[in-house]
Amino acid sequence: MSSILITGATGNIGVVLVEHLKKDHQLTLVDIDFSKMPEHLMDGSTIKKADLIKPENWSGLLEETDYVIHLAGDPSPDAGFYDSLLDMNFKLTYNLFEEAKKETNQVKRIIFASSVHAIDNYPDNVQVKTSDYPRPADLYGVSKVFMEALASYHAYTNGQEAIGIRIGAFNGDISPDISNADAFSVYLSERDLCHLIDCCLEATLKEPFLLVNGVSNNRFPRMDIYQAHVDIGYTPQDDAFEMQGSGVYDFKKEPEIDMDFE
Ligand SMILES: NC(=O)C1=CN([C@@H]2O[C@H](COP(=O)(O)OP(=O)(O)OC[C@H]3O[C@@H](n4cnc5c(N)ncnc54)[C@H](O)[C@@H]3O)[C@@H](O)[C@H]2O)C=CC1
Ligand SMILES: O=C(O)[C@H]1OC(=O)[C@H](O)[C@@H](O)[C@@H]1O
Repeated sequence: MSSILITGATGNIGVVLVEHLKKDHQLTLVDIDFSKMPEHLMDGSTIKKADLIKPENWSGLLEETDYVIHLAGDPSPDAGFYDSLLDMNFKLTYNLFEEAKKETNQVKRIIFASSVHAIDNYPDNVQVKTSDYPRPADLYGVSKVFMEALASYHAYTNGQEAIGIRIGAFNGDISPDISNADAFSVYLSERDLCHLIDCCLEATLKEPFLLVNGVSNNRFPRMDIYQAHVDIGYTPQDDAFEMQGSGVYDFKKEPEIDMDFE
């Protein structure tokens, strides 16, 4: 049983991970707002209501934490810089890594939510690998690239292990949004998300910082998932297309597929 602290624990992704992890781990749930958090998801966990933008609220927070799953922030692709991102995505994440620096013998690994928005300025028919240069299409994506750079800096400077997950689109239910083709390519199902987090918690890393792509085994995966399979054993089960009854398709058998699906 590990001690896991989840920031943004009451959000869309947070509640799913709390449900998944609570039986096997000691959880500390941190969020600025617990008003909508179901009671049964809080039972047995340590609850900390805190505004994580304020550096003082981090003091001692990681003292007994083995793993951090960092989700708190602004998830809106159209978020503005001064009115939101600077505080919620830049400063808040900076605070996390500064506090972890005080606890490097304690915090084994930080797993944080990056996003497909870090690379969304690649043409739609290109499948992007984590080794490709970042190419954000909005300032939200820029904030995710900042998080990745910050994690890499702390990994190679202070020895703080971290994994960034470029999450596609997590909708929290089994029906991907079929209103546009993009949604099929970036879809991440609930069970694949939970499996991916398990992989991130259990993997032995060759390097102190790793970036992985977080999409399901979709017919046209916008981001490569083979590398995550090699690096941490990620083996997603779901395909947004199949889930819509579009037929069985295993992209791994036809890697040269024409991805011009717009
Ligand atoms: N949902 C998705 O499809 C995707 C999400 N992500 C990233 O995953 C993470 C979680 O996303 P969601 O769960 O969808 O977002 P969400 O908005 O549902 O959850 C974020 C949580 O952070 C909390 N929070 C905000 N400001 C805070 C503060 N100052 N102090 C403490 N807590 C604060 C909010 O109360 C909320 O519960 C975000 O970093 C987002 O950028 C990345 C790609 C796709
Ligand atoms: O691109 C997408 O669909 C998703 O990407 C994200 O990073 C956002 O946090 C989420 O709100 C979007 O739905």
